Amino acid sequence: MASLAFSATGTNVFPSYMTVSDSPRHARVGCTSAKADLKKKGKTRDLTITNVATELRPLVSPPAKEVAGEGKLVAWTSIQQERWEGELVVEGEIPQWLNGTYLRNGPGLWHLGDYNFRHLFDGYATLVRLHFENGRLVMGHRQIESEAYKAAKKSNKLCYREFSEVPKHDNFLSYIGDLANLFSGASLTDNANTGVVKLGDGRVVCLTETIKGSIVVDPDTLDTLGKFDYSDSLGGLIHSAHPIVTDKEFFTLLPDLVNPGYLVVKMEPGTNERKVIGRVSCRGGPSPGWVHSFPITEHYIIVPEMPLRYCAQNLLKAEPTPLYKFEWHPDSKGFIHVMCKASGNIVASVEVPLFVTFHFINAYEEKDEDGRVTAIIADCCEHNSDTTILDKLRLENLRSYSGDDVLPDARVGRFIIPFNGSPNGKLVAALNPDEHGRGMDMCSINPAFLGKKYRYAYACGAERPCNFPNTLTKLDLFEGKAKNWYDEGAVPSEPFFVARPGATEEDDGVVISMISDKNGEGYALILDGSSFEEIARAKFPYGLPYGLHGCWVPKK
Ligand SMILES: CC(=O)/C=C/C=C(C)/C=C/C1=C(C)CCCC1(C)C
Ligand SMILES: CC(/C=C/C=O)=C\C=C\C=O
Ligand SMILES: [Fe+2]
Repeated sequence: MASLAFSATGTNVFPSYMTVSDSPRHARVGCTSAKADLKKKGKTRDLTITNVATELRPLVSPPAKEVAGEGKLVAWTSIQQERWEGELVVEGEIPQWLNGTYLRNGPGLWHLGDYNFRHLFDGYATLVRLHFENGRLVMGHRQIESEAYKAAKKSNKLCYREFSEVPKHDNFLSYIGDLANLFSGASLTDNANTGVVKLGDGRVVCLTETIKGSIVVDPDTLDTLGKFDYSDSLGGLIHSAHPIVTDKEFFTLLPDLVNPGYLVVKMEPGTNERKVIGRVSCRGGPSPGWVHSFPITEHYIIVPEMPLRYCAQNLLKAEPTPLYKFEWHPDSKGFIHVMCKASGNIVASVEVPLFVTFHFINAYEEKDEDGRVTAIIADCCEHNSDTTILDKLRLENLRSYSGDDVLPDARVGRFIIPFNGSPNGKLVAALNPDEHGRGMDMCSINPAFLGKKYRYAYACGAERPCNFPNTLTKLDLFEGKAKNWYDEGAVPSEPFFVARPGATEEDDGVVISMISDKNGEGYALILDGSSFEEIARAKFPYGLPYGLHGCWVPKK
């Protein structure tokens, strides 16, 4: 199957095909037949074919109903083909200063032959690239060649344990073997489908929650370069899907399921060696809380202990439980621990109200007039301590939207962690959740404000009724106001903020998102970070599946 990018006649200022496809990786597709193809679909009227499709290796053929089709939202359907690259026609104007690449990772292939995966988080990783240069935009996407993906493609069956999927066993012996492999980590997936980060030394790594699922990619070609091997002997099988990464720092948390707690580690740019800063022992039981992400401040690492905890029994089960590998333990309570980056000492550890979050937004230190830290403020996308959001992210639920308002409420949960020895912290809403339709997830901030007092965050909110966050929202946390962008029936991905070089205002920059629209199509959207108005969009050759998290790789 071939596919094309196209441009509206009259607005296209680019050559008739793009040199991005000149390498042997790309095979040109005859324009005549491709044009004829489009003509059949009634699309050639005002379109000029400008780009070429890449060489296509066949995907495991999906059942018709789950393949991205025309005419309806394709956010929850598998990617149409393994890879594509081409220049897009831009409507509006991309700022000339925006030079670099936005990479977005996410689970984009949710079936093997006739077998459909259950959960959004199970899909094989699809990496999408938006390369901006002098107002022009080249898009590419490609599957990450993890061992899990390659094995599934080769044998047409699931070979590794994914978020909710477990390989089927032919007999009892192979079941026992799989359990042994679970403890060694051999049967865990390396499907790096959650996020992508640029390390301080320039390497680009795709990540998931299994440590073995750390995969180095080339941001220009999207080639899978190989496994990121941690050279230390810390061991462990899982880590936070979202390390904190800056040009100088890399921090992450390694949950300890045997002796419930978290190792807090850092890794210097240019090395593969994680070094222990300190350890947090859990205050509740029976195991550590799920830690998908965590925040830092200038001097501290904030370790959340969520009452939604890893569950060893559920890990062993072949069939998914309502909360997958986790269990809700309200009796075990929720805690926030604060560790000093420099010494590894725990400087505060407070009980907080029950909470459920995937994503922390940011954190900062509150100081008195003498500059002494009096409290830590830590903000997250908080699901009103309701775990049902995990079930809402099952593909069956995402695909069967009936028009009812079924997305559970969420808010910007603000933890206030006092430094006065008090045993309790507070959890409040940082702004009235009605400002963003009581939907809240997939956040970003201006990275220059990481760990510092900040005013703005960008996230997905809700225009109800809906079954998934369907707006882009700019949150003003000083004023308690939100400004929302909405395209009826569309699903936008994470709004990602890129600051204008030399900017002095926090919101001086652009916000990039990728939209799956109600007609089965998709486009890249660029909003002004300050006004939150659209400044440009560029249509994709076909709609892309929903994606999770991205990073910015500035032009060298
Ligand atoms: C996509 C996303 O946000 C989360 C992905 C999480 C994954 C793949 C978790 C995998 C796991 C296993 C395969 C077994 C061990 C527990 C756990 C880390 C949940
Ligand atoms: C997409 C999502 C939650 C949406 C809820 O409103 C969570 C994604 C988590 C992993 O990155
Ligand atoms: Fe995430």
